[in-house]
Amino acid sequence: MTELLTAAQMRAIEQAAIASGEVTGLELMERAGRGVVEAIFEEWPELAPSWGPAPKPPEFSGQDEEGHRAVVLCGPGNNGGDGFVVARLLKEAGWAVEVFLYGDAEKLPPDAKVNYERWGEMGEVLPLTPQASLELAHRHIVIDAMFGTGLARPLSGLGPFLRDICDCVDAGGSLQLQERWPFSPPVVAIDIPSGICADSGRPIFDEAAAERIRRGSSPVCAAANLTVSFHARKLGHALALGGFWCGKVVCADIGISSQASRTLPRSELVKMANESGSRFKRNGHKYSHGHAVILSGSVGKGGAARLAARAALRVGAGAVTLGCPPAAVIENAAQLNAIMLRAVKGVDGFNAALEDDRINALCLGPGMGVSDESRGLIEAGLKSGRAMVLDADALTLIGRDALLFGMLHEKCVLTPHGGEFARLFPDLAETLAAPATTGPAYSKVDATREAAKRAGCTVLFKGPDTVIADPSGRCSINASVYERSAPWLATAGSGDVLAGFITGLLARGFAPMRAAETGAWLHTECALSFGPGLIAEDLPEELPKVFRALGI
Ligand SMILES: NC(=O)C1=CN([C@@H]2O[C@H](COP(=O)(O)OP(=O)(O)OC[C@H]3O[C@@H](n4cnc5c(N)ncnc54)[C@H](OP(=O)(O)O)[C@@H]3O)[C@@H](O)[C@H]2O)[C@@H](O)CC1
Ligand SMILES: [K+]
Repeated sequence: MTELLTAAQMRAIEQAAIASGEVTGLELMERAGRGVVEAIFEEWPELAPSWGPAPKPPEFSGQDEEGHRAVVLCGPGNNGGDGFVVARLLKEAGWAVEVFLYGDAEKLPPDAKVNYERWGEMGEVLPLTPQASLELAHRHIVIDAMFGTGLARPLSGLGPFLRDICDCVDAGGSLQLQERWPFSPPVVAIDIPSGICADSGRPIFDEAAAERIRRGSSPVCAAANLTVSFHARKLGHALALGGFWCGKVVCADIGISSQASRTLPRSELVKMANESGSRFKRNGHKYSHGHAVILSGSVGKGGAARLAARAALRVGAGAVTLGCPPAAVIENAAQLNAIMLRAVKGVDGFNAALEDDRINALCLGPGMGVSDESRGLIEAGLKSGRAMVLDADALTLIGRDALLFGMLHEKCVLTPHGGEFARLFPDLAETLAAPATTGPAYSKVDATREAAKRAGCTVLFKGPDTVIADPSGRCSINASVYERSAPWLATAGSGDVLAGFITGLLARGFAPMRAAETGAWLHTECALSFGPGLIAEDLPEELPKVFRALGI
């Protein structure tokens, strides 16, 4: 886990470093530019100076044919300033560099202006207007330094360039594949591809741009094969389709010290998981590791609850009981061994089961159905005050029923996917779905935080960019992107397993927010460990391997 920053947090860190005298803004820009160039040479070593002369484009005229060629597209802010630094450093490394500027050089902010002038001593700056000819097919690299964390509104007048950039990115960004000229060079975005909001991962566009998308013409933002950000990743690299637009993200160290760049690596997760002896199962009997109860649906509907129960047991709950309607006992008995089984006849039966005060965690919803009886069971569960995961059908019922919603308490964890979130919080979902016309845009983080505050409990809003928030505003993201991308996790029953992991961790004594964070992290980790071909049943079975790798 890595801490992700908003644009405002990054600006505050930068300002604090400058105010403390630690560094100047100009020095930071220099380090940022250097970081980009180093990242390019690391990603494509054949472009590094030590690799010797560049391949020559036979039909290319008007440029120094010996060197590598880059085009740098600079914008009107400090992102553009970084671009001028990159242009200078590449030129110093022997490259042929062409620089275009979108906007008025006179209005550049001070540090960007200094670097514009430094570049001006080495080469010219052409205006990035519709008449500009970028000749991308004759470059080795395209640098997108148009907009970064300061994007405030939709891009305009850049459509054809954005199309060319996206076409290059689609071509794969591998120099090895580019045996013949002309080719589609890799695109490197400075900080974030231009047009993407760094706080939300969403492209900023207006109705006119939306119409262009509908007509299938120019895109509304750039994309990249490699994105080089600074100090720490931003929310927009992980949320929404940020991972799709950014390609690969590397973070250049620009030498500012701040707590906000603190990371939460695996070792800390292990420490977290082992915080108390009882969680480590060093001692005690099964009930000292918690007892989780998971309610299943009626006959033929028990699969989801069984998956959740298996996951809760594997993640370490001492005991797991599956409670089902009497008619479903035979079906479940035929499937379960280590998981205990109890016939639960309606609300009274559930209340009777809850008299056992060793039961400390519940999971309601998977395969439960949306009957009145299910509603009663949820009400009984909430009244018991137990730590509790509410998933699937339970979320549908709570979304329909203000009374149930009002009974949610701080020991609850809601685990909605997009559709369930919209049923629970229709206004928040609508705001999130509306086109983002100004930056910073409303993000999944904003929506989940607001939802957790409103519900008074932890909310885990599922997706490839899972966001988890508690009512205090604490928030984290479990993004299955980049090196943690596991698209095969989108498989039937995977959500039930996640609910089970969280329930098991609640039973083991994890606080709701931490249970949700850890459950989500382990869920992705199991998927990564298993790999493609995964089905939901595989996830709990992969846990022992994941735990062993973590040293637990
Ligand atoms: N923070 C740090 O620690 C470090 C930051 N660094 C770098 O600085 C970058 C942030 O710089 P930044 O704040 O100047 O923002 P940036 O994205 O360049 O553009 C803002 C300009 O664009 C304008 N504008 C906005 N939208 C527009 C549109 N659609 N169409 C047209 N204009 C538009 C906006 O104008 P305004 O809204 O004021 O009218 C303003 O003039 C960051 O991403 C990183 O690369 C590094 O050097 C290392 C340390
Ligand atoms: K950019």
